[in-house]
Amino acid sequence: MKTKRDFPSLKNDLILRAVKGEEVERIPVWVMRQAGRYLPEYLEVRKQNDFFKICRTPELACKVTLQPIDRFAGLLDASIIFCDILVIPQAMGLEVQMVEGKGPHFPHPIRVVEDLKRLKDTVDVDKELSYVYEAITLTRIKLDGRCPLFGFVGAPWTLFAYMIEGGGSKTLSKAKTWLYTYPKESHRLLQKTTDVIVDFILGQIRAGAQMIQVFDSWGGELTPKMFRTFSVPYLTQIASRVKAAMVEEGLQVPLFIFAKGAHASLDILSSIGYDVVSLDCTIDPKQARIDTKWRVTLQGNADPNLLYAPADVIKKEVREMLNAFGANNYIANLGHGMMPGHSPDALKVFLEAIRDHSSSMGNKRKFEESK
Ligand SMILES: Cc1c2[nH]c(c1CCC(=O)O)Cc1[nH]c(c(CCC(=O)O)c1C)Cc1[nH]c(c(CCC(=O)O)c1C)Cc1[nH]c(c(C)c1CCC(=O)O)C2
Repeated sequence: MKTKRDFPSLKNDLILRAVKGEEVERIPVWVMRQAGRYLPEYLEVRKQNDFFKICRTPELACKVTLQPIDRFAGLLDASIIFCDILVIPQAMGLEVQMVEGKGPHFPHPIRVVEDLKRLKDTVDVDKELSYVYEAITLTRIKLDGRCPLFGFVGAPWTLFAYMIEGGGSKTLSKAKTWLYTYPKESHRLLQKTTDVIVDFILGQIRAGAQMIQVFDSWGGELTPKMFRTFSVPYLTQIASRVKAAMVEEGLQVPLFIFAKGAHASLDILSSIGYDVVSLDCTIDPKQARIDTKWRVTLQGNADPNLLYAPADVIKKEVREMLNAFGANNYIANLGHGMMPGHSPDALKVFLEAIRDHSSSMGNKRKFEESK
């Protein structure tokens, strides 16, 4: 195990304070996929490099991670390490390519039970994914305390679905067929993936990640019962194992869960050990507060398509979103990632609107009491 390092001290800890429910002078904000194809400076790097080459080269991953932090100086309250959720299936032995205009593609996905044998028996996570740790450590140094750094992972169910579908899918029929037909083998694969995820999260934390987000991007594709059977137990296990290890090592890093579309399970998601529940844009903020009972900090949830609207509409929607969530226990974000067609200027309008409106909101405790 690596020893704890001395990194530059944090000059902006708004998001960490919001997670703890402390009062903040303004609402913190970051956006998913804040480094990506909507940024001309990212496309420039991407022209010369394959997607996974950027992930695997710490200097390039660090450079791209810092692009939005430099461009939107003072407006973003968190950075997120440039990587992908699919580095875990790669570490487990599956090939993954990023196909231009199509997204991720597994040339040899898991199709039949026999295919499970193609996965490695044991995965040396710290060796296979050391490039992510190096990128995190380098980025912590280069950030120079401007804002905290997220590490992240894909959730077991979402990674399971990718490994079986072999890429994106509208129906997830293949992955769901597995759950119905081979529940025992499905649980075995979910457990194996969970073990890798736990090691990978801890490795990222030891390397310098100050927050961790777990992406269950396909959580909402399951029936609530199947989500409780095939996702929640593993998400719970991840939080409890990571937290137990952190206690042992004297580390304290908040855990965020983003289970896109899993509205029916917000109550559960707010009671399985995560500090923050991240919301997509199809849930009403006040309903989310009711469902999660102020047990967690909420993050989200503007429609990414709002960034295609005129500036005055963006500002109005931001004001309404912030008022609905309230100033406390809240981190502003989009309900999903930045899209390639977005303009960086529209994101700037969104970020400035959050800064301006939240600075004028005052530190009212919880929105019900502020009325
Ligand atoms: C499902 C998922 C993936 N990857 C990720 C998720 C969970 C979040 C979500 O639900 O969107 C997570 C992810 N992927 C990427 C990040 C980087 C950090 C960030 O800035 O947020 C993060 C956090 C970079 C990326 N990951 C990807 C890109 C674009 C690839 C490119 O440069 O060609 C980036 C910047 C590719 C990717 N990677 C994945 C898909 C489906 C795609 C294609 C997306 C598309 O075409 O819009 C898998």
